[in-house]
Amino acid sequence: MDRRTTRIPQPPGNHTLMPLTENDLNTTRKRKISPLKPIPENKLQRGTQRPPEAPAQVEDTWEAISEETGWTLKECLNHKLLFKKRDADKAKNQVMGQHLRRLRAAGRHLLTEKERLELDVESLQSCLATEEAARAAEAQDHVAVADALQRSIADLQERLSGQEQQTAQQLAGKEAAAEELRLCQSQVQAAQGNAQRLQHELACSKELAADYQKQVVSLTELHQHAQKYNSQLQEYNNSLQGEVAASAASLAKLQADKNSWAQDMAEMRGTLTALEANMHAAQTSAANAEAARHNAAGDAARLRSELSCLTKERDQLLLDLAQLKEEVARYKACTGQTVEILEREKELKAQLQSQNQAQAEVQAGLLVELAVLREHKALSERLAAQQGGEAGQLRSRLAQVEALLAAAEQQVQEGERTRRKLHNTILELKGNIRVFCRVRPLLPAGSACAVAQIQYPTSGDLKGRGIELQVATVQSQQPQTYDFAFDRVFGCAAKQEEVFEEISQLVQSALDGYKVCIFAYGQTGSGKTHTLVGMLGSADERGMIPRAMDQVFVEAKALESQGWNFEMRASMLEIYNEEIRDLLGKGPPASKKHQVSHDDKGNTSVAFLESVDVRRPGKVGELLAKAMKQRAVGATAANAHSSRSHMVFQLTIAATNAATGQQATGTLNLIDLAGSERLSKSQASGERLKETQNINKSLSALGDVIMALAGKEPHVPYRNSKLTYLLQPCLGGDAKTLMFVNVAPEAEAAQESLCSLRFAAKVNACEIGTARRNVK
Ligand SMILES: Nc1ncnc2c1ncn2[C@@H]1O[C@H](COP(=O)(O)OP(=O)(O)OP(=O)(O)O)[C@@H](O)[C@H]1O
Repeated sequence: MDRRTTRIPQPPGNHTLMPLTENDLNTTRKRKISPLKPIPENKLQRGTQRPPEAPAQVEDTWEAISEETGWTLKECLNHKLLFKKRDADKAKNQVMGQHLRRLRAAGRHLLTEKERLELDVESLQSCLATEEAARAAEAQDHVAVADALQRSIADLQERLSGQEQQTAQQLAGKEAAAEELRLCQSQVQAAQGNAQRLQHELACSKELAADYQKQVVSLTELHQHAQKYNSQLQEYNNSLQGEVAASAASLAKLQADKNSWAQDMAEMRGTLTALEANMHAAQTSAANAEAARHNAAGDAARLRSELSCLTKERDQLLLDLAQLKEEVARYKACTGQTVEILEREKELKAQLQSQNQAQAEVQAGLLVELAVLREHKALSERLAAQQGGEAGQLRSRLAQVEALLAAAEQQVQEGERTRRKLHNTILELKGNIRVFCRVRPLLPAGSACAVAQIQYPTSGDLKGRGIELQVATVQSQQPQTYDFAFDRVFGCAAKQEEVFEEISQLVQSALDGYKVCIFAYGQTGSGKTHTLVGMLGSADERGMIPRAMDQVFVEAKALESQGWNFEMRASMLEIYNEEIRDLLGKGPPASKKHQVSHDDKGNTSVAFLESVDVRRPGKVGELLAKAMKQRAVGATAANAHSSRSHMVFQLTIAATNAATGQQATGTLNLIDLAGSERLSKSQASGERLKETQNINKSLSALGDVIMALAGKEPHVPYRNSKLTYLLQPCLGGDAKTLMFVNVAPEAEAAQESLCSLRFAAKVNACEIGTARRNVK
């Protein structure tokens, strides 16, 4: 309850009692009065002696007394009655009576005041009690509210900590992703190194394997020849051995025949000898018998019979002999024939033996040869087996290497995919228009012209990203410093290679099916053409366009192994005085009307624009050289060969994967803008003036488009210039866009550099949406 609204109960009575205020009391202090001395006891006693009872009268109110005397209560109470000796008692009594009246009034007033105050105190106490109760209730409410608040705070804290955790997790995730990216990159590098090493090893192994294969083939051929020769020899040997065996068998048979015949002859000779002996014995006995006949008469018959018997026997024997003779003759004839045969056989045998011997010699030679060949064959076989084993080992190693290579390639592909994903995420997180600043060196190097004070932060977050430019002002002697930060700042010592490394990821995106737009902005002579085109003949000084083309070729070649096939066409045009000219056309650049049109899929076409197949490396160099010859250049105050037009190099990459059926169409636009320059500074006149005006008009139209995009305005004035209309799909959020802001280091160019850097800072703050990949 509000204390100020507490009603204080009024004391009873017909008048309103006002509480004594500090003001009342202070009135006393303000007045100059002498301090009241206390009234001595004896005087008071004397003074309090009641005068005779006066008739009842209306008692004075303190207000009346106060009005009458002008005293405050305190003054009244402290009032000292002063009497002179000569004052009469009556007068004294009167004065005292008056004062008593006043004191009574004051006492009553004080009593009422006291009562009122007591009442006040009571009412205040009751108020206090109610208020306390209300307070307690309020406090309880507050406690409840506080509890609720505590709970919601706890809840919020919990959510906060949850969000903090989430943020921490996201940060950790981001860091992990960055770490993973780094890891992936190092893995990719390692895997690429590995893959290269393995490819080298594979190539060596393949060569070795091919050599071994050749050796194996030649040895196998040799082996086959040897086997064939061997089998032929064996066949010949077999036939010879067969012949030898047949000859030996026939010889053995002849020998056996001869032996049996010799045996038969010996037996016959024995029988003949026995028969001859018998015959001789018979003849002897016949002679003996004849003698006996002569000698013995009696025995003549017996002897005769014996004789006839013997004659018979002799006849028989003679018959037998004749037969035997016949047989011997026959045998003789036969034996003679056999001998002849035998002789012949012997001769034959001798021949055969000599032949056999010769054959045996040949055979021995052949056997030696065979043994040698066998040894050779065994050696070859061992070698072949060894080589076969080695070839097997090589084959398995080859298979391992191929598997490793495949795994490495897969890893590389996966790493590549992760890298692309992370890269795209990073680009998307960064916003789509990124800005790189490049400061060119002094020209010619080391020349004596004054150098603008350009500093680059060497530590902290802005290292590699910050640039500080000091510009002299007319008003003060102290130059003014302007700080800028971009996605990357390249000092005057930066090489083309270093610059290209930073944009190579973007070039890769064109192969992945994105529209990529890289343009160079800056004052005349600040190094735009040098950055994008460079010196075509020099390997080190080649600009972003030839380097981008090299990368596209290399990557496309690498992707061919994954089934991708690329079609690449390039066109080059310039916008000169708001007119499009074909820099690769057959006729003069301004011979045709080139109308720009966009279809609803964001594809741009320029009528009658020559587009050239650039799948042959080196073709782009020729095209660039041709285009640079055709391009409109002229001498300006800042550059003897100033480009007076915007040059657009466009590469369209149509990728198809026969294996997966995927299709992607990417575009890489590299734009060398004409130099920005203030008219007052360019000192241009005539045709140069018109060029400068057109250049400035289109550059300011580009600025307007970027500002409208940055401000997310409903209308973006693309149609205000040919340049912005041509680049509409690239600027309008579909593409990944990068701007180089080129800066000249000379002190006299500081003001122009400041303008360029300011423009670039606005562009850097511009988010144009998420790039879209054109993939089917
Ligand atoms: N980084 C660099 N290193 C060495 N020389 C450079 C560098 N940048 C520019 N130059 C030289 O500076 C001169 C002017 O450069 P360039 O023609 O590229 O400027 P520009 O911005 O294209 O000029 P304009 O807009 O007038 O065409 C050239 O001679 C070029 O070789």
